[in-house]
Amino acid sequence: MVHYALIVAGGKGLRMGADLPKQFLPIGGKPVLMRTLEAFRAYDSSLKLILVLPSEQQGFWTQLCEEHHFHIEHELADGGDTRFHSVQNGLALVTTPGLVGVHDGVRPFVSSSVIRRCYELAAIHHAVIPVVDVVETVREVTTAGSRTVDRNAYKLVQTPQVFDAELLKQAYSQPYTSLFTDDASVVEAWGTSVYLTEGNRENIKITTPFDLKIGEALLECSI
Ligand SMILES: Nc1ccn([C@@H]2O[C@H](COP(=O)(O)OP(=O)(O)OP(=O)(O)O)[C@@H](O)[C@H]2O)c(=O)n1
Ligand SMILES: C[C@](O)(CO)[C@H](O)COP(=O)(O)O
Repeated sequence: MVHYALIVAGGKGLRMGADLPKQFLPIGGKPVLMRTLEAFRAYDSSLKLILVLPSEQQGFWTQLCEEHHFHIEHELADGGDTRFHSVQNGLALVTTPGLVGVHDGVRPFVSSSVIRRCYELAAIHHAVIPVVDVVETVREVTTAGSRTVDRNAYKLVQTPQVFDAELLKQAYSQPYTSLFTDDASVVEAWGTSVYLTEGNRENIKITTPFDLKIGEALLECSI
């Protein structure tokens, strides 16, 4: 069975507010996106890697790969207006039955064991996502003010989100709605429930300048 990893990096990175798109920003001297692709290659050398990047950034990416002597084989697809549309574009390159893991290009600290578990469980459950516990108190903002809610009723969602390829392609044939914030929400709207497994806490989404600092610190800890 073919295993694909669809790495989406078609976003604008508005919350990072940097001149360079955040997937190209360095952590420990190496662009975030290279670290993410390396994490998947380290998990499985036979994985088919598809990278979704805005078409206007693809030339710069090729240049960066040359500068960094980065030779991990991957196919390129064009980014779309939303994450949903970027995933749709990447799925067009999924041509055989198998499993597809969709991963944010800006989550470079996903562990090999989480990737492995998601693919292994997806072979059984068809739709698997990694989650972590909420470790702080959570309040709901209401019209009257706010109130504490039961944190144990919630999980924080990560990627890779791994699915049977045919199921994911069918789910992504639905019309887009703004409620589709990840792949699980798309698959659920198609009528299939998702299986939760434990993620890794370091698997942060590099979203703001603060996350880059955390990323640098995580690298220092792992050296
Ligand atoms: N049109 C889009 C929007 C997002 N993504 C990807 O989806 C992942 C999660 O998105 P997020 O980190 O929130 O990225 P941005 O949309 O780029 O961030 P912002 O909302 O700050 O602009 C990222 O790897 C991002 O590149 C994508 O491939 N195509
Ligand atoms: C897919 C995701 O990373 C799961 O946590 C997340 O939903 C993407 O975040 P965004 O800010 O909505 O793009």
